[in-house]
Amino acid sequence: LVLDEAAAITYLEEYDRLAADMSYQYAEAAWKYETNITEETLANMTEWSLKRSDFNYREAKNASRFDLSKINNQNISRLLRKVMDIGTAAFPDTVKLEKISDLEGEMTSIYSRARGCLNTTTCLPLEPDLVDIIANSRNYAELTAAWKGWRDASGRNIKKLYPEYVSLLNEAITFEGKYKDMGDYYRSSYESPTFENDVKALFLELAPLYENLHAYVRRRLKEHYGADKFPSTGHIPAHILGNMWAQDWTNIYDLVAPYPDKRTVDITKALIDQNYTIIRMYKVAEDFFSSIGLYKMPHLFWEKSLLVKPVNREVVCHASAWDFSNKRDFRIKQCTALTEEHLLTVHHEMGHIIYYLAYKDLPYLYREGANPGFHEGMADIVTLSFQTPEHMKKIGLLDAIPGQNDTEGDINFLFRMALSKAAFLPFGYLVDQWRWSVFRGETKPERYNEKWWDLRCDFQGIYPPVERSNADFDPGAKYHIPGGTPYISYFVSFVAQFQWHKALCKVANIAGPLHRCDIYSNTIAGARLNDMLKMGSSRPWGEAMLKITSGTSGQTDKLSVAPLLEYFDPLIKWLQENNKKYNEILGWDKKNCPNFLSP
Ligand SMILES: CC(=O)N[C@@H](CC(=O)O)C(=O)NC[C@H](CC1(C(=O)N[C@@H](Cc2ccc(O)cc2)C(=O)O)CCCC1)C(=O)O
Ligand SMILES: [Zn+2]
Repeated sequence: LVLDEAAAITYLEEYDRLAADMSYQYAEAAWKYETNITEETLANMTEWSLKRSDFNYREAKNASRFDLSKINNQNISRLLRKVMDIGTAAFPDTVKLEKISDLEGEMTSIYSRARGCLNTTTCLPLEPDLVDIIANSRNYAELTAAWKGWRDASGRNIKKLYPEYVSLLNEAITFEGKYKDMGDYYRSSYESPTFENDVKALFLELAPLYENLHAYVRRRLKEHYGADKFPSTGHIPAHILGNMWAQDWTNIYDLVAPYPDKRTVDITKALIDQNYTIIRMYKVAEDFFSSIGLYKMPHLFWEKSLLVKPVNREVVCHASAWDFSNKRDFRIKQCTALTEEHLLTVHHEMGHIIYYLAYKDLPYLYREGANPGFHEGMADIVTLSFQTPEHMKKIGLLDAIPGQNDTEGDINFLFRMALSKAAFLPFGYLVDQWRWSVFRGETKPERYNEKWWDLRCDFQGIYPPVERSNADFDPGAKYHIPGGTPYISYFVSFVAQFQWHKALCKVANIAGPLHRCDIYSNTIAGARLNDMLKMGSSRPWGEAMLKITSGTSGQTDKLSVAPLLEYFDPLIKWLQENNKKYNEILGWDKKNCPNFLSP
């Protein structure tokens, strides 16, 4: 162990170039696979995944020559630690590493090519067909067929691969002795020993908001579908909430709006009426980011992105944003459709690209979110402005906005926001509760589905419309499980984005209630946001949180639900009053899940 700081700096400069190039090669291989699913493109991606692991393995060895106790420069030691933090790549058994990559590719391929059958003759892909049925059908039986059909075609066929995937990941990640299991490694990206308890506390603080929304929506859905469809336990059937996973309830707004006679905001209709093109959706999003002084899309973005579902080949339709680590090439892959939901997703994916652009000149190792939740928070933050009636009117997608003293219109707007931002919270929280319990070995393969429905019934207060058992594998019907991508980042994002929205509206001196604030064309807000984005992961994320919130009443280096609850406060009061008026009993039997047949 020799080699002082000067040698470390030289080494890191060389590493930076090689790592960025390796990352580019892997991204290209992954892109070729996701935009053209074949045996060959899967094999090529696996090959590059192995090359990348091998590169990481070798460089971690090289970096371990430096004695960190002799390196005083915080930045150099942080970079060296990141070179050595290589996760499963530290595992020398490349045959098993290849198996992990193959299993992940195989499960993603099954998921992306699955066709859910409604009956013996009609089988449909998830996007756009089954998603559209769950979003728009109001026929209980049709909804049940789409819900069950999707799970039979996806989760059921992925089930047989998942146990080996879990045990190989755990074997690889525990090899070096730094991590207890794969969940422990996932959580380490938050650099906090109390992270797991912190998010649990945040979730419990948000429960009253969710329970009031759940009680109100349950009552309104009973009116539509009949009380006989609702068990005495208080749960809501999982398939009538407008979303295949009941994680976003916006699509049933027309069924449950507080003041239905008010003009319901129908952006999808406006997009169609105004002959919007797919490209124009991306130009509108780009215009938002450049209006606050951030960035326009580089020309390669328009040249290389895949923005519509191809007709002649299988692709991974699940939307995603890509950083090719060469400071020039950034892409979105999305099977974009002309709907409001897709317009929001366009803003989300472009939000990721803006983060990539903000930190593109940092050392390669720092080109990530301050933590994964920050990357998701940045992806979502502009939608809090974009969806306001003021903004919708500004870009001509809405002709009338609720006046200041139009409380009914205001409640309708807040309610619609809660159908996505509040309804999501228990789901955003529970996906990794399930996955962490699997990685810990608390949940064995024979109880995978039981644990899933325990959590879904307990935290979301929903239940399966058709009988489930441990022969099913419903977690496998959610992209991120076969895809192996963490999910708690979305829960963190939903908390953080409201903290940032409050801070940015404050520094931008935008008056009025938080839920009507639109930072569009406000370069002061944009500059403050950019100051945080430019940090990448160069400093612990508490400093990034402080960077955005400093000088405002929400100043903190921690996650806090206060801004989210402040944003929804008028609605929470309205829901509590309405639920009391109808003597609604909040909540559900958390320990008894209807329709689950434990063996
Ligand atoms: C190369 C790569 O993988 N890149 C990363 C980005 C990065 O890490 O750099 C990436 O593109 N990930 C894809 C993922 C896609 C979507 C998603 O999966 N969303 C969640 C949860 C959710 C729900 C509501 C909401 O408002 C926001 C999120 C779901 O649909 O359940 C689907 C459409 C929206 C976002 C994404 O963009 O986060
Ligand atoms: Zn995202």
